[in-house]
Amino acid sequence: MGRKFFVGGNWKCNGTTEEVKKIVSLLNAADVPSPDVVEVVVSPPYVFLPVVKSSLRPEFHVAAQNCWVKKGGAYTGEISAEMLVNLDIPWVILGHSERRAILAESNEFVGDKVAYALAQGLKVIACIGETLEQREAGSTVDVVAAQTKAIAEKISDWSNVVLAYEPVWAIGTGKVASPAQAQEVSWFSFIYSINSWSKLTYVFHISNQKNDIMMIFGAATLKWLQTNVSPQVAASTRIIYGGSVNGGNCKELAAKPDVDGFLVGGASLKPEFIDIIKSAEVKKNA
Ligand SMILES: O=C(CO)COP(=O)(O)O
Repeated sequence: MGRKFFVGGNWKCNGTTEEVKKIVSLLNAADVPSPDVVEVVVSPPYVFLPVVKSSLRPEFHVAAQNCWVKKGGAYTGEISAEMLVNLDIPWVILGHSERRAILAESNEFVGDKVAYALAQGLKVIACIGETLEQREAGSTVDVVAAQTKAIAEKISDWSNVVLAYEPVWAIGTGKVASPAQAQEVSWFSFIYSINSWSKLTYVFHISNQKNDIMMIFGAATLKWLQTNVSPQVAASTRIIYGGSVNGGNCKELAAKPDVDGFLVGGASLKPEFIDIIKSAEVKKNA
């Protein structure tokens, strides 16, 4: 089964009604590849979900940025998966590294959320990724493996999951990490030593300098899903990348054979998001 290119726009905690309308108009007017080529999902803050859903072109979908871990009730400030289903919101982002790092969401909690949301019929963009501190402490390997395992242990059906690898240090920073940095060694040892993943895993080092994208592209076929779920699931689960993706670097990133798409933050609020959606063409023509 093919892995359709996926472009998600995570608007995070940004926007006014006027700004949201502007972005929607921009998206609606854009000349982009057909839904056969690219799946586009934008994720406004909760309060804007209904207006975006009702005004966005029908082939683009919406995602919530989070939802509660179980059935709603006395959980002040939370939004339940059932509410999203009730509003016909098809997707939810769970386990974003900002929530893990800033709001202390544990691996287990995220795993439970993913399982609960899927059980209610939502599709999930499940995020994994290490903080700069974790990376600098040399624990990237353990952190990302544990995050993935915590999800894998709670679900058996991956057909409605997109896995987003988003290192916190690459988010919104354009932070340069040179190939000479020791962390790469961690990544390669991770890639070749952990056998609990199902498919290609990669890491990007992105510079904010023009034409200076450094990509470390390590890959291994990891066995966990194959052994514990099925080879079909292993082959069909999309792994997308997030962290400083923009109009300038998207084509080069999209051209990599195992990049199944992007989760875009800052640039998803700007006209360059259209260019990022269009980068799916690179895959089609590959
Ligand atoms: O966190 C992200 C998407 O979820 C990435 O953010 P930036 O694209 O702003 O780096």
